[in-house]
Amino acid sequence: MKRRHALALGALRGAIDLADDGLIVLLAARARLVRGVARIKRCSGRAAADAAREARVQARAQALARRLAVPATTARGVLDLAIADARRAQGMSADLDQGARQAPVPMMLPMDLATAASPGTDRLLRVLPPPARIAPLLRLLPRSWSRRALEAAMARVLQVPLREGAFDFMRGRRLGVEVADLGLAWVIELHDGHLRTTDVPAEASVRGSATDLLLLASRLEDADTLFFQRRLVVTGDTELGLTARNLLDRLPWEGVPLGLRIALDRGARLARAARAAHRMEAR
Ligand SMILES: O=C(O)C(=O)C[C@]1(C(=O)O)C=C[C@@H](O)C=C1
Repeated sequence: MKRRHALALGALRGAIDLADDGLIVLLAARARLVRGVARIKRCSGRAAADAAREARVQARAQALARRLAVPATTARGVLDLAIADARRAQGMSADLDQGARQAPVPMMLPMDLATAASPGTDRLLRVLPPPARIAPLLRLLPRSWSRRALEAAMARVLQVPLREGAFDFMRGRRLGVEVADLGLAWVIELHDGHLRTTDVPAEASVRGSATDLLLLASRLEDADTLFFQRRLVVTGDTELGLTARNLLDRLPWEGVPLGLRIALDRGARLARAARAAHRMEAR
């Protein structure tokens, strides 16, 4: 085999290993969530089996599989195995057709998880993989996806300040943004009134963790506090870095569309609660 082919094969197989790790991590997370559901059902005197819920789980998986061109039988087979595990863990037969029909258990929404604070909730939050564990999976995605997602997010969130010229100081300058724990970094420049990513090296960079950047974007933490506690760090050209930092503090939050503000707020609260749960576990 040519050296070039051997290298490509090794790299692709390494990436497949990571995808397989992702599958197993997600199965472990699912099993832990099922243990939480089982406890709630036990405490509230509900039957363990829920055929209607199983049918909904399979229907959702089929819809997603269709969108992602995963064969329907593969998606069904994987979910059959996961549900069989969940049933066994709750003392039911793994045979999927033996569950008694009953009313479904109300689902816990992420926002409930983020605001509730019981020890049970903590356990549920800990099953959310920490950013450092998601980072290897993110690295598998084409870089153009994250660039496009960031450009679209900036255009939407910063629509008003961009229109009002708050970013004019960026004209001809390049600012880096690094999400340290996700291993993501972009360089941004102002182009025709829009913020765009570029491959040219940054003159100054703002670095923080995914959770802290989300807390900043959602206004649950202010830039001053984050910089003071060194949870956000500016490197490179001091003047550009400080201007960016001051701008972060003054951004007109009211200009962000309400729906997006709510989504950011919920996401940030969930990320903060999950981080706190992980830290408790690490102690
Ligand atoms: O949602 C529940 O109640 C579960 O116990 C989880 C689960 C599943 O694996 O999705 C497993 C068994 C039930 O019959 C329904 C669904």
